Amino acid sequence: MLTITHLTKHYGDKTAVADLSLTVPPGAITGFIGRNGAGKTTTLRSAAGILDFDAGVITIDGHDVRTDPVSAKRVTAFLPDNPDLYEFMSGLDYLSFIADIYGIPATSRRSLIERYATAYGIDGDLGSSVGSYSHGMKQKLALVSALIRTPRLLMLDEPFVGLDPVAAHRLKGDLRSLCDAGGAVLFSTHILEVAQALCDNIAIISAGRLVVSGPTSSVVGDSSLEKVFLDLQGDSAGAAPPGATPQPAQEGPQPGASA
Ligand SMILES: Nc1ncnc2c1ncn2[C@@H]1O[C@H](COP(=O)(O)OP(=O)(O)OP(=O)(O)O)[C@@H](O)[C@H]1O
Repeated sequence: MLTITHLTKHYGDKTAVADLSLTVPPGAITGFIGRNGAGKTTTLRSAAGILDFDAGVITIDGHDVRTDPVSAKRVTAFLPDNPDLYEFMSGLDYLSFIADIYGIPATSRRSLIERYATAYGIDGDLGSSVGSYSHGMKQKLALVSALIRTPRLLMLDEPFVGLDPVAAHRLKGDLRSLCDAGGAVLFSTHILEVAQALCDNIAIISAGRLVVSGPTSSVVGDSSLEKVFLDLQGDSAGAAPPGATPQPAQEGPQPGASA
C-alpha cells in the first residue's frame, strides 16, 4: 500500500532521514518506533505529501506522491500529532468541509459523521466552534475527519497521546477494522506496550535510519518490544532480532543530527 524507497530528507545541513526504505502492506497495522528526533514525523509528513524530500520515491497504492499527488492524497488520510484545524468553524462545519473536499457523497456523510462523532464522544459538541474545544476534543475531531473518509492508507503521528481511555480503545478497534477491510495503517508511538499488542508489523528508526522492520512476533520474539528497543539503542546499526529484517548498514546522519 505504502512503499518508501531510499527516502532522504535534510533540514539545512541536518539529515533527518537517511536512505530509508519501508513497505506498509495492506491488511496490516504497522507501528513506527523511534526516540525523539529519530525521524518519524519527517517520514510520515513526506509520505503524506506535505513535506518535500531530497531523495527517494514514495508511492501509495501505486501513486507517486510527487508526480501524482492528487491520486495519492485521495486514498490517504494523515493525522498529525498536533492537528491544525479551522478554529472559527463549528465541528460540524469542519467535518462537512472535509467531506466536500474529499467528495464524500451526501447520502453517506451524515451517517458517517454521526457514527464516528458518537463513537468518540463529540457528537454533542459539533455545534460549537472548534476554538472552544479542548486539546483532546480537537484531536478527536481530526480523527473523525480522517475516519469518515475511509482511507486506503491511514497514517497517524502519536495518535494515542491525549486521547481518553475510551477513545483510545475505540481507536484501536477502528484501526483494526480499517485493515480488515483491506486498508493499511502506519502510526508512530512511544507507547511500546500498545505497539506490541496492536501492531502486526514493527519498524524501528534510529537517527534517521531504519534499523529493524518485520512482523511483530519476529521482532519481539520471546522478549518484549521495550527490551528489543532499548537493546537497539545500544547498538543502533544492530543485530536484528531473529526473524526480523535487519536493515543494511547505511551512512549515519550528518553532524548536527539529533536523535
Ligand atoms: N523544521 C525543521 N527544521 C530543522 N530541523 C528539523 C525540522 N523538523 C525536524 N527537524 C529535525 O529532524 C530530525 C527528525 O525530526 P522528527 O520530527 O522527524 O523526529 P521524530 O522522530 O518525529 O521525533 P519526536 O518523537 O520527538 O516527535 C530531528 O533532528 C529534528 O530536530
